[in-house]
Amino acid sequence: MVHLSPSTRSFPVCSTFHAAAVDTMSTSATAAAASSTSLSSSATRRYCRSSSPASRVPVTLRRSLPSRLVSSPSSRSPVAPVCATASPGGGGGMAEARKKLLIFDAEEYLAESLAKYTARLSEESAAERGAFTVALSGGSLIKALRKLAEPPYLEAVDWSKWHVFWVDERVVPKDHADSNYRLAMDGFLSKVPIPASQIYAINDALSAAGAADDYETCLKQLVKDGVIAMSQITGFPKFDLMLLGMGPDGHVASLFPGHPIVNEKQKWVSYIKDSPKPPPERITFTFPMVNSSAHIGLVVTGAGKAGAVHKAFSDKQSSSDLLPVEMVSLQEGMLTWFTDKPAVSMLSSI
Ligand SMILES: O=C(O)[C@H](O)[C@@H](O)[C@H](O)[C@H](O)COP(=O)(O)O
Repeated sequence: MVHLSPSTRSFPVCSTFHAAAVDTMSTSATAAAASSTSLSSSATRRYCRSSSPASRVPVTLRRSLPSRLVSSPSSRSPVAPVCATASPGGGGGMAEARKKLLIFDAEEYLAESLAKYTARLSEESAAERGAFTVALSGGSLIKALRKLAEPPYLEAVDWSKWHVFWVDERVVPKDHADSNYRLAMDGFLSKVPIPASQIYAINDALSAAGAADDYETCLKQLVKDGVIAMSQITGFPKFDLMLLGMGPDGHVASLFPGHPIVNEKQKWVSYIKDSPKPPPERITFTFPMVNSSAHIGLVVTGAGKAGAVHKAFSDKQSSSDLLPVEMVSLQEGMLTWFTDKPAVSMLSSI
């Protein structure tokens, strides 16, 4: 455990300056009996655009995740947990208690831990609700997910329970080089047997405004169908997992610093036409959506992100200049930062 300097907010930090990756799971592993929620893929298909991946691996029979994939304090496999979330040292409130910072020596270990984290959340959600709803961003995150498409996760995960969404998407054709759908499909989704009807791409024939409305309508139907849960606390959909990246300017999803969209309070999905990061037209989940998620995995690597990471972990004197990443504040979930040493290099006590 590494403690941050007094100038830095108290925050649980798990440091992994050795050859083992960290198990990120310190939240409840309780898996209730499988819910009786009825998930109708055919009903879903009526309302949402889903797409077939370019290729599929054969559907594998699901087995329980091997016990070595499920963290326990006594486990000491090469990917065993080396730390658990600590209570914040003080002053941070509940939102602070719902955050963890993991630091990896190498991207390889980060990818292994991210796969384990995602597989475990998938298993828990499938057991509790009969579905696993996961929303992806674009960027380097997708490459970091690659190990999910490899043994043992490829065989062990119950891919039939997965429902895949995009936290944000560029408004371009799905086969465009800038498409987050294409990025995820090429790098991850085409390699795992998720039913095509459970991969929810945006309607790329619409304008940005139309695509955002259409995606929100899609999500509303999936809430009605019982696929997506609702947060009783916020009144917004509660995804089982959102996987985010962060830009050097502190943006997350397509929620950029200083853009009015960061203050959206009503809509589930909104759009921008002036993104500072190309391409300019995007749709994005709004902050009420992001902050209603049950879990967020935030993958942040590289020295270019160090400034924003430093700000995110510094004492906040005012709420007027918050970076978007600082506005990620889960109401009832757990935010886990997956970082490397260059990304945290400006944190003085790391
Ligand atoms: O489509 C997008 O542009 C993303 O959703 C965006 O929010 C991305 O995740 C960050 O910019 C981090 O990207 P990198 O990890 O590639 O730096």
